[in-house]
Amino acid sequence: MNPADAAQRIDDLRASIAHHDELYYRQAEPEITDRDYDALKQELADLEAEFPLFALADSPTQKVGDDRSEGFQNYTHRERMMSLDNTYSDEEMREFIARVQRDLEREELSFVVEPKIDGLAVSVTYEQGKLVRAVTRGNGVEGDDITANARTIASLPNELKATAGVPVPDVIEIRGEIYLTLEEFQRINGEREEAGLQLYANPRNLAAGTIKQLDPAVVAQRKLEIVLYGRGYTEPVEALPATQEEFFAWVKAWGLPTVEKQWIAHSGDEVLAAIRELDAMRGSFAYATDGAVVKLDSIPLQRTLGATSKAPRWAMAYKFEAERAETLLRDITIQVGRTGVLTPVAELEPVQLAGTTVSRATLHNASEIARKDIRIGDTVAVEKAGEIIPAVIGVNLEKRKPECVPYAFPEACPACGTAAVQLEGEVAVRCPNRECPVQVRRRVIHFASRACLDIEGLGTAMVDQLVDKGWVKRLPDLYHLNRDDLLTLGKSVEKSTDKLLAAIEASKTAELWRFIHGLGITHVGAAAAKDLARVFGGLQPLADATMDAYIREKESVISGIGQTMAEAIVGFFADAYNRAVVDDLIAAGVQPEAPSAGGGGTLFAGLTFVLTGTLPTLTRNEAAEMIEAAGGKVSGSVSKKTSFVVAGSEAGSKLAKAEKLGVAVIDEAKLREMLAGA
Ligand SMILES: NC(=O)c1ccc[n+]([C@@H]2O[C@H](COP(=O)([O-])OP(=O)(O)OC[C@H]3O[C@@H](n4cnc5c(N)ncnc54)[C@H](O)[C@@H]3O)[C@@H](O)[C@H]2O)c1
Ligand SMILES: [Zn+2]
Repeated sequence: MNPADAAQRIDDLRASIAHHDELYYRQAEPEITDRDYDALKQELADLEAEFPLFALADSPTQKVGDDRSEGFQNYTHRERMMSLDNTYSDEEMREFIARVQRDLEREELSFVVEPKIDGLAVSVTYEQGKLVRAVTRGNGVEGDDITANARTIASLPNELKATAGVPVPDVIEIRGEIYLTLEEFQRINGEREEAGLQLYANPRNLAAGTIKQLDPAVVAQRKLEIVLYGRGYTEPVEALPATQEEFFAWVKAWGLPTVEKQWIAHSGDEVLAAIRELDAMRGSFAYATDGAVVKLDSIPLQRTLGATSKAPRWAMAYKFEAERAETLLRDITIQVGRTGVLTPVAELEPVQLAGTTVSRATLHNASEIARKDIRIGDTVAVEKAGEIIPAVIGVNLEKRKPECVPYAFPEACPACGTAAVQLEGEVAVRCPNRECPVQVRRRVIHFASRACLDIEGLGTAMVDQLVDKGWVKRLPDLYHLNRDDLLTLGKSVEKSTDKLLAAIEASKTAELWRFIHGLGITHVGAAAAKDLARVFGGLQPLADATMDAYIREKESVISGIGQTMAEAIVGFFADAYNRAVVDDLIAAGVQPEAPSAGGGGTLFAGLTFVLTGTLPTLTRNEAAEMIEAAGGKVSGSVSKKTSFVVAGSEAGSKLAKAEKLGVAVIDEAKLREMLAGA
């Protein structure tokens, strides 16, 4: 390549990498696979090496990708957070081992091999053993302060445990990854699919999108997890062990969640053998892994080697290829969801991928198909990373047959023939017919499921029959089933029919949260349903509540319910059809059992509290629950009627307002004292 072409290509590569960085780090919605992204970076690094004249200090090859986003305070790490150099090849891994041996002029060195967690990098600071701050990697120098959100992570302890032989340093930055389990990922994506929202491609992107939510209440509804494995600034520095292996034991002793296993290796061969072993077992880990990290074990020797502007010289990531295969796209079928969303599914010529046979893959929505120009009869590339749902990532155009025509998304619902609609601002296309049999079936199955009303005998097969016969068109119909009708159903015997009717009857007095969950309101899972039951105490008050009951001056009034969810709830009941369903359920004799008011406490009866800032040990949710359990109210905004403002660190305008209005301001310790009845 001549220098002029190289300069042009380097420019193009830098622009394209910047574009993908923005999508990946800030929006958590990458357009290309990691493999393709890494290839762009490799090409740029190679060109910069060949044409050093065009190498720049601020080239993406020299910097840590920046994840900082709007709405968060920046916080400067006491010690920089680095990225890792990476490779996909055995040969380069051997070269790395050899280079470290050469640079240190020693052959007998120990390396540790660890899982590379595919989450979101975070630094958690403990001072005097107490959790004080959580910050994203940002640009490596400063990141977003996500302390309030990190406090919703149940597995992240507020305090480090001190044990014999493992001192707790005065100050330590501990590095790790925030992630979502596959199960939680599927649950949330399922809800998004029902709501017609864009799906997240993998748990990493969803975890990244979640931690950057400005509303900790929304974060708390998704069960984020954390795993910690590295160290940053430590004081006093003597309070650290001499090896990475020992540090791993310390992290465990402090009571922090860490990686399942570490391997010790002494040569390139041993390192590669450990990587193979890790690859074979990583499917059983709770988090997704995208490779292995190989680190020099000795911490003093790590210091000797130091770091480049971007990554330590003593570590190297080995990335696993996501498994990919080509196969024929035989057909595109359309699935109808509970809320009528029409989801296209790829029907594939079965193909072996990551140890399983894949014959179906999600195509997400009509615009995804159009963007990738996927046509029936095409040869498509299917990718499956770990346990993740297989996805069609592109078309092999060289194999496109001339008779393949662009895919036309159906204009009518395949289940009932109603013309499909696309609501403004939504990617999804829906069947608007409330009595569409597939939607009804799904709604009733959800309502009767274990997680909702738990009606025994109302499984999929029974629901199918009830819907097919036309006996159940809406949820209230369940409470008007006719015994004689039921007895006409082929296999049904008297005994099971009576049992089913009794189970349906008994469900009328189930706990309130089960009904709320069973209605299938977008975003409202079991946890949120419990919050709503506690606050509203009945179906009618819940249906009547306005936005004001949830949000005042942009702040959530109810712990656990944020702006998005509140809008979904109010929107649901504003719909005449849904409203009639609720009215008819009540008319049919549904009388849910309300939770005892305010958790039974009276200590705080008549008192209103406002929470602001970060409390030292409690999350805002926990504090709100304790206040409500004692009979108090928690409000989102300060007024003259506020009894107390509970302020933590970095309390902002609410504290100022409290001081202006002369409202009493207390801290967490005082709140606990009051709760203890002192
Ligand atoms: N698809 C896209 O558009 C796109 C865009 C940007 C970045 N990316 C992906 O992100 C990668 C670059 O991101 P990166 O700089 O975060 O690097 P990286 O993810 O390749 O590796 C560095 C990170 O690994 C993490 N890590 C996980 N387990 C670890 C362990 N046991 N020990 C030490 N660190 C561990 C750390 O957070 C560290 O910051 C690229 O390789 C690419 O795959 C993709
Ligand atoms: Zn339909």
